[in-house]
Amino acid sequence: MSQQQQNKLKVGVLGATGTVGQRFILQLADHPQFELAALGASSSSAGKSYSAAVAGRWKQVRSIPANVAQMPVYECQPQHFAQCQVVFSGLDSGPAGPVEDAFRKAELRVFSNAKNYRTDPLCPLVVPLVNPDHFDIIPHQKSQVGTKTGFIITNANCSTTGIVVPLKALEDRFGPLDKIVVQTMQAISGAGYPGVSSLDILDNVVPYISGEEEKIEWETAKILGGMTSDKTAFDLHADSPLKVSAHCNRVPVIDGHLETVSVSFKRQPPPSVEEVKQCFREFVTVPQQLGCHSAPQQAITLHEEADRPQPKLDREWQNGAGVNVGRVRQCPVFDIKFVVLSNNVMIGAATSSVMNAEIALAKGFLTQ
Ligand SMILES: NC(=O)C1=CN([C@@H]2O[C@H](COP(=O)(O)OP(=O)(O)OC[C@H]3O[C@@H](n4cnc5c(N)ncnc54)[C@H](OP(=O)(O)O)[C@@H]3O)[C@@H](O)[C@H]2O)C=CC1
Ligand SMILES: N[C@@H](CC(=O)OP(=O)(O)O)C(=O)O
Repeated sequence: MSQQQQNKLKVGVLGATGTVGQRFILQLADHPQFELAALGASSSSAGKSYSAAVAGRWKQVRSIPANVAQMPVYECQPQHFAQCQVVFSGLDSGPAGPVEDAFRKAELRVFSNAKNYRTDPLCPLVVPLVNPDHFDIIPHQKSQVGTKTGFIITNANCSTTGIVVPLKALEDRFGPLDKIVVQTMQAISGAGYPGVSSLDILDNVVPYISGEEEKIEWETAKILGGMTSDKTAFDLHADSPLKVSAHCNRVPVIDGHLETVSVSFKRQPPPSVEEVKQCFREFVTVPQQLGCHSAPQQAITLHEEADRPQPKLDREWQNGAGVNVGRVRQCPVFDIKFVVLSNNVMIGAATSSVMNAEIALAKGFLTQ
């Protein structure tokens, strides 16, 4: 075994067979800091090799990595992951709550995509391009749940993730926002596999996604808010409460959530369109500064063409690790409006978890 392999942290994936799980496999099969050591899924997949478990439902353009195809799939129980220091969870939200807690209690560090712990006052809800400073609650989480190394870090809903990146850039430069209205056009991969029936989505738009609007409206405040000075709680943007209104729609696109956003600022007069564009172009994030492997070169790619970004053309840019913003213009009702495109299965899911773990490693949270 090479020195580089010996130094890698051993990681596992829970929900390894699903839409998000497959993205984890592709990102972790050849990662410079993490070595894929164990895979878990439901009892219907457990006991099979990975390639047998995903037969007929591997939906990626790339083939199953050769070093993963014959790995065994286990039930999601900590004893099968004893050699791992970290697990990434792409679990369905049904089992995710108790399973992720069991892994935390077994002293594993859990990076979860599921919604279950996002509202937990001890768990950071971290979009890596926005609020990795929220990791600072981890020592308090461990002391409260009684673990030495085990903790849970969650990433956000995929639609929340797309909007908070430009909103963070705006708040950092121009001070607090006041009102935010967002309309989403969400890809079908957001609903997992097999997900939305073809008869429901082809030739159609479905103007409802259960629970989604409430998640965007609540998660935005936790992510853009700060922490108390003793690093034991999140302030949920309490000094300047955000008013967020979301309308969520499912559209017949495979990957990539497009969202139209209108914002107003506390500060009046508001910044000009040119100042906002400049702010987006210049936004630099923590994973970029730390040189994280999965970080995008450019956190926000600003498009000047009148008809961009578009899911089909822009979702794979930078391997889906940044967000694309376009059509920045004045809003006659609010102050500024623009369009955001984010890759829901990459920065909206697996890439966020992996980038969070890379930041946590760089900041020493995976070796304490
Ligand atoms: N898709 C997206 O864009 C995003 C998804 N998320 C969240 O990520 C998570 C995964 O989503 P997605 O990949 O789309 O979902 P899928 O339905 O595609 O995959 C679900 C995974 O969970 C496993 N699973 C289901 N039930 C159990 C169980 N009882 N015990 C153990 N494993 C189980 C499945 O295993 P098996 O194959 O064996 O059934 C599968 O690996 C969800 O919580 C979702 O809300 C978050 C952001 C974006
Ligand atoms: N609900 C999102 C995906 C998702 O799973 O969200 P969450 O992780 O918040 O449950 C979508 O349908 O596009």
